[in-house]
Amino acid sequence: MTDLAIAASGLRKSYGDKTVLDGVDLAVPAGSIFALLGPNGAGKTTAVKILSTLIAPDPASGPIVVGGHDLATDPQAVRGAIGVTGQFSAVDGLITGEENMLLMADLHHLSKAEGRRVAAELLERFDLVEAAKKPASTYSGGMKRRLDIAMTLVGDPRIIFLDEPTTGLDPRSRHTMWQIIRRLVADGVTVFLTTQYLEEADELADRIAVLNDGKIAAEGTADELKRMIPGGHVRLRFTDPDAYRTAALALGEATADDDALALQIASDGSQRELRSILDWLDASGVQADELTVHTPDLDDVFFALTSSSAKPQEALR
Ligand SMILES: Nc1ncnc2c1ncn2[C@@H]1O[C@H](COP(=O)(O)OP(=O)(O)OP(=O)(O)O)[C@@H](O)[C@H]1O
Repeated sequence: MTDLAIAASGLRKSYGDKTVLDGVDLAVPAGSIFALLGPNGAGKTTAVKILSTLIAPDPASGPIVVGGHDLATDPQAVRGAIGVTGQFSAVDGLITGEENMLLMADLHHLSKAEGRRVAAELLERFDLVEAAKKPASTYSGGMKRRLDIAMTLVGDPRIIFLDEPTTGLDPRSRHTMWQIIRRLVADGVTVFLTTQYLEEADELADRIAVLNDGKIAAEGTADELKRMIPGGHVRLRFTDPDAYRTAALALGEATADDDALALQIASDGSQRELRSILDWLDASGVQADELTVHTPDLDDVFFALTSSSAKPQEALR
């Protein structure tokens, strides 16, 4: 059996009569990146808060084991094994980055010399040496997140919870954060990540669980999830309206988009299917100006699995 860093079954949490988590099972192998993906308000932060002992699950919840420790009977040991960063950042803006690090070292009862050594090493690793003597309130969003993770690492946790680590960051800072996360895992740390960004889960996670309406709607690798739903198609676009009409008439089963002069044909994108579409175009004597192949991506999975009927792209970017 694989060594699990986090194992929870039947995780439940309600606020009054609002059920936020309705029997969630989680199994996160040690040394992997696990992404809990879900729309706003799905309960991702609630799950992180429970797993990191910040709030208690409902009494009807099943057992939760984090870092080999039972969360109900030994929360102190769980706290010793984990680090948490995210929406409830520990960074104090009034003091410098270095002072934040030293404070963390004190909290972990490191000696003065050891604290200084660890702080200097982490500030260097997270590219914060130049900013170390400046108040953290002057840091950019990306620098604050880096400081937050650096502070978490002072305690050398084996499991790190990252609650929406890149929300609000620009693309460059987001990529830097992804590199940091990959490096953590390369060093043997387990990362439990929540995100609203499909691309982020696809990019980083070994396994992804999609949380919707308090339940896990699907779980697997990005590829497994993509295989679960249809959505692959070939799109033919025309500039000549006559060619478009001829093609639309002859290709009955295609979905027509009259405004864009485009036809969409369900397809798995295989060479065989592409060849038959090209053969058919040749035989009909029509010339498509553009042919694109769309294989299902996590967007398709997400929209197929979550209840929102429209594609709320704004909410996801
Ligand atoms: N202390 C609380 N009291 C009442 N309701 C709460 C409380 N904390 C969270 N909720 C509700 O629980 C639901 C899930 O919240 P949660 O913050 O876990 O979602 P999320 O998936 O992290 O969303 P987001 O991506 O917006 O951060 C929301 O509807 C929220 O309003």
